[in-house]
Amino acid sequence: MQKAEIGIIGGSGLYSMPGLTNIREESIETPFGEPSDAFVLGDLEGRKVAFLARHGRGHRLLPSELNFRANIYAMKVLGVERILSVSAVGSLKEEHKPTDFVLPDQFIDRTFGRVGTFFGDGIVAHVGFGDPVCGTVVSTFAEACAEVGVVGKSGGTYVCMEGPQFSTRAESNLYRSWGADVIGMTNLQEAKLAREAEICYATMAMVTDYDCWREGHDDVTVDQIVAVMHQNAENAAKVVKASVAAMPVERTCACTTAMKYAILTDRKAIPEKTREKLEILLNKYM
Ligand SMILES: CSC[C@H]1O[C@H](OP(=O)(O)O)[C@H](O)[C@@H]1O
Ligand SMILES: Nc1ncnc2[nH]cnc12
Repeated sequence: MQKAEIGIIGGSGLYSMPGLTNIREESIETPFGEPSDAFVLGDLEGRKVAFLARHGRGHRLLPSELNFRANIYAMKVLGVERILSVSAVGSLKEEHKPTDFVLPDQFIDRTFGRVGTFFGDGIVAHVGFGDPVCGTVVSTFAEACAEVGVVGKSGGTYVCMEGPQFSTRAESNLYRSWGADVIGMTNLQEAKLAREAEICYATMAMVTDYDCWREGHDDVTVDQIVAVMHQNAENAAKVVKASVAAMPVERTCACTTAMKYAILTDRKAIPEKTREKLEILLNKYM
């Protein structure tokens, strides 16, 4: 039974979802280990949603410690078809000001050694990732920003860095020279895994700082990020709520069949254990 159709992953500063009714909690074990926290299930704007605090409630997990596979797998177990990710990001361009929302449509990977696939252990798959986020979710986010009356910019490149330290000035300037828009530490692996799980995914990136590249301006600090998040938390929750309300029920995007031609391995050669582990993701292609 589908327990939730829309998943919300709350990042730094968003550890619960205001406005949820009929709330209950569910802890989910996965073949990939434990998710960041228990899922908070409930109704929002008449839709069934599942909320997960990415770093755990109390912000206990470093970006490098996040079990992205368990988080996305558990969303699939709940029946989630679309994930709305909410994240704090640094701005790499003058025009993206603290409190603006950016809706990235591209990523650059600056992480090291993170696991960003469900595959391996006897099964090989290569999924398309040229358009790493779902266009329907991005446009729903953009319309929700307009409805709420906040700046919400569609498109842009999110640099996903390893952290936990913030960037050096040389790195920050390098990413600027690449034309990137925002920087964070968490969203790329989520987007990859959601694609492999055929779950639509997009990020509402809340600009909290100018990282460390801007001359005559203080370098980013955590208290600066937290202060902007507090200032913006109400708007973030409003945009998420309006997005949930407006999200189309049916899915017609390419995310729904992303894995159709992705699996290379001869089905007969897939080890039984691996097949069992991935059944929920792949049963329609087995
Ligand atoms: C709070 S400072 C850096 C921290 O904030 C962002 O987290 P999230 O994406 O979960 O909002 C960034 O990626 C870092 O993990
Ligand atoms: N400047 C920054 N760098 C990396 N992650 C961030 N999250 C918020 N601001 C950030």
